Amino acid sequence: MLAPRQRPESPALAGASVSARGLGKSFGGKPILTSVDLDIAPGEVVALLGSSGSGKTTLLRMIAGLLAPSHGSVSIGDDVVADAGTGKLVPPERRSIGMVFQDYALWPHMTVAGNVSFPLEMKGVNGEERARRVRDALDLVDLGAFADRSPSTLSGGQQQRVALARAIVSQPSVILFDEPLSNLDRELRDQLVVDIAALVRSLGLTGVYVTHDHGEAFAIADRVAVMAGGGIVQIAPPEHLVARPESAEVASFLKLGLIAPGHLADGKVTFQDSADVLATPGGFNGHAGPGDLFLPRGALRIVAPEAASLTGTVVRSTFRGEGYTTRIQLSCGFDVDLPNDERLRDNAPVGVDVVWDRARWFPATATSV
Ligand SMILES: Nc1ncnc2c1ncn2[C@@H]1O[C@H](COP(=O)(O)OP(=O)(O)OP(=O)(O)O)[C@@H](O)[C@H]1O
Repeated sequence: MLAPRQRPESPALAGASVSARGLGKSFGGKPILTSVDLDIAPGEVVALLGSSGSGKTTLLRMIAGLLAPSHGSVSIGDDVVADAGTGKLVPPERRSIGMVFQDYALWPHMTVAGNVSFPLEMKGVNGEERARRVRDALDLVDLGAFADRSPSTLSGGQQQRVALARAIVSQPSVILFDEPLSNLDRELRDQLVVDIAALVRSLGLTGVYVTHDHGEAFAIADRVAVMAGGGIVQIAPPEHLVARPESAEVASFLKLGLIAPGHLADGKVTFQDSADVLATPGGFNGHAGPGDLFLPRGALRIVAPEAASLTGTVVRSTFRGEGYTTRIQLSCGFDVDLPNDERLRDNAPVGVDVVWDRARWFPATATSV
């Protein structure tokens, strides 16, 4: 457990704003990121969430100064730290950032304290001051008693906490995380992400947190930026993102419910490969044409087939400790996983009731994830 119980005695620990303007990156002429605009407020934590290859790490590395942008600029506080137009590129060590990587990147030949001390040595901080700040940083991650140990004698979670202490010891304004918990098991991740969030907030740091795990992103971030197709497709607080995804792709990436491509006309949805016609009570305000029907999981309930908007058969019911998750193959051609209280027989006919005022229709123009 981390212990954000005391702040190191320094006035410097306060977050700075981070912004990107028209930021792009190409590798070998192939655009990976195209024109990203992003504004992060001082002390705000933003998670970059997206599937593998969506450019999360590339964006983070441009904020860090480990990569030069092909287009656009990055600012930290009032300083432009990278500008493709002018060729300006401030190196990472002059950006007031701390970084935590997936693989911890600790030096095995140094003690825990030696690892945490290293950035201060590079900055020429004197011995006494350095020792005090290393102690403070290790106390903050609850590893004060491990200062003289070798990193190789620590667990993965402890090693990542050493990396976290090393990232904050220089009293940065911004802390950058690149999938820091990916090598840890689920239970430890769930705990550590909460602890990291508490520590980053208690220090007032601005944070950028790369992950492909939406649970982790939701736990740590004030806002989550969903990345796809070379940019940010939606950025919003986690609760808002779940309640109001702006495209079928975001809803699908976040696994928010049933997303069924179809065609809407006169308030009725038809589906490819199915004779089903689904009448929608509100008609989605007269929209017509191809698109995606989005039915959030919370708007769907398993009922008797006779009483239902949708019908289907049970693929399987799986016990999940607090109840069952039942996969249903709908007659309109799509599968959906829904919670229920009892094990349902494989192949049993079921109905699915829809709370229509929570249903959405996304016309087929949205960006692809
Ligand atoms: N130095 C490089 N040279 C060439 N291509 C690169 C380089 N770095 C990244 N890429 C490519 O850019 C794309 C985006 O990579 P990036 O690491 O930013 O994605 P990501 O969203 O962080 O993915 P992951 O979750 O797998 O780490 C990928 O297709 C990757 O192969």
